[in-house]
Amino acid sequence: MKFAFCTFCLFVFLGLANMEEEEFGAIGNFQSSERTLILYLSRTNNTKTVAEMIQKEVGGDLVAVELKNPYPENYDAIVKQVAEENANGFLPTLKTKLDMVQYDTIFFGFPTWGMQLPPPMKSFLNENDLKGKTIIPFNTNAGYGLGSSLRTLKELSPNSIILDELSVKGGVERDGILFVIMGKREIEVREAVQKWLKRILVVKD
Ligand SMILES: Cc1cc2nc3c(=O)[nH]c(=O)nc-3n(C[C@H](O)[C@H](O)[C@H](O)COP(=O)(O)O)c2cc1C
Repeated sequence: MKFAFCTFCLFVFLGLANMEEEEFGAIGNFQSSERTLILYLSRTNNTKTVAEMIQKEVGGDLVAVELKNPYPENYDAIVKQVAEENANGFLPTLKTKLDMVQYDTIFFGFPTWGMQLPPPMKSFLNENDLKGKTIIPFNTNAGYGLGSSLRTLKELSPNSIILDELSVKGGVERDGILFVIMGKREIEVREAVQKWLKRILVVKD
């Protein structure tokens, strides 16, 4: 009798464990992957914070995009420089060099700059062949959205699989509001990140 009861318990336990694995299977696969890169550009740490939240959920390597010649600290000066670069199609040289052969999933994080994909992220796509890889965009902005950045990402990565993006409101540097993803906002953004990851990684099309 004692034996029969324990065997029953074991079956119940195994059944529950299996259900849990099925529910979170896809995220589980990502967690164990060493082939995931979380790449981000961030000036005032909002996009960086979202990148760190993603890494906490899925693992992978966290890498900041850095320039050989950094942008000016002054807001008006960077806005002017970025506007000129966008107008001329200038691609700044990156200090960040990666061997992309080791990755097959790239979380691709950037702030909206001048309603476009920031020039350093265009440089990255220009320098690296992401053919056959999965790109997962994420973004922070001052409340005006992504502008043309996703269209540009698609144009510059024609042979990649691009999943649905996450875009959240970050700082408004123009008004002196820099880092905001803390306290209550940090909780809100973390929930948005978790919900988005479940949607894009668990649900198969
Ligand atoms: C040069 C520059 C241009 C920007 N242009 C826009 C814009 O066009 N639309 C927008 O919503 N936010 C714009 N922003 C605000 C940033 O997207 C926003 O503050 C973002 O959260 C910053 O991310 P970070 O903290 O990771 O640098 C701009 C910021 C900078 C520095």
